[in-house]
Amino acid sequence: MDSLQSDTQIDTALSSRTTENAPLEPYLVILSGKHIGKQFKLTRQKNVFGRGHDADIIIADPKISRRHGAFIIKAGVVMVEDYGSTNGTYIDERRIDKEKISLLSRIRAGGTYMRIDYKKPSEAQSEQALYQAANTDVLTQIPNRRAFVIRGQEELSFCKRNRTSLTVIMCDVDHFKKINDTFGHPAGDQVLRELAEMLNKEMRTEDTLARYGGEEFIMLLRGSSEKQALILAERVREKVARKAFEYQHLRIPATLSFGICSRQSAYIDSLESIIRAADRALYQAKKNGRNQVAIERD
Ligand SMILES: Nc1nc2c(ncn2[C@@H]2O[C@H](COP(=O)(O)OP(=O)(O)OP(=O)(O)O)[C@@H](O)[C@H]2O)c(=O)[nH]1
Repeated sequence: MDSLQSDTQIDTALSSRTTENAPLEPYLVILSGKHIGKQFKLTRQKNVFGRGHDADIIIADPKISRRHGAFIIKAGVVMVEDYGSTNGTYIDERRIDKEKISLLSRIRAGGTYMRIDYKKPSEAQSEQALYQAANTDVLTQIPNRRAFVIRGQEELSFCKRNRTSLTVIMCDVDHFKKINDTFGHPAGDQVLRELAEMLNKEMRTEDTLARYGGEEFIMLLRGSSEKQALILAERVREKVARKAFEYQHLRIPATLSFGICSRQSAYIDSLESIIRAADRALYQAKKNGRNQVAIERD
């Protein structure tokens, strides 16, 4: 896209969305990773982004340098500049040094996708709240199934483009009905909250964890091998089996069963197919006695 086109797009967006006394402000919108849905107002002329604490916009992505680059605002136009980062900055998957950003462009640094939008601060706030509500599970505060599917499609595209592998791990609390029946529904809720927290700690920035159903969680690992996924699942399984969850002085034992499917890009037909395969493995883990990990290899 040439710069004339992108200027026109920005002008159109600005004029069509400006209302009386409410100037539109540029925002950086995070499209993937742990900060998905977050919006940063670009308040300065130069807004440094990176994973270091001294960056104006801190993005917890290990593949982003401490001071990775900056978003520069000049005469109402937003530009992105790379500060010689290790992994580079990309606009629509093209590595750049310093370039103007159009409204339709996707910016990538490390494993994090972003875009620029113009909006009123009140609009940004309510959008973020709406986004949170639509994509976050209320009980556990991790992404919900809807968010997982959207993110999963993006990950599948990344995997195909880079010819890497994609791994899905499904995990389900064993005999959860019994936990509810024995200790009460609020205690069951507490187990789910703590499990989400434990699983979340195991995730890298480029991985995705979601609550997939009632007592079922799903993980999507970018580029991990089957062996790495197995090590991860076994580690969590053991931790959970050793732990006593606590709720109002009750000590609640719980175990997890896991199903793993790890495939190279060429062998993945669709996101659904790899999820179904992981689900088959999970079924096998349940059938074999629970509190274990099974792998689907077909
Ligand atoms: N506390 C609580 N329970 C939930 C929630 N969502 C689903 N459940 C319960 O999870 C239980 C799932 O039970 P089942 O599908 O029979 O499975 P299970 O008892 O875990 O048995 P296996 O999966 O075969 O080991 C049901 O009793 C649901 O009511 C929730 O948000 N909170």
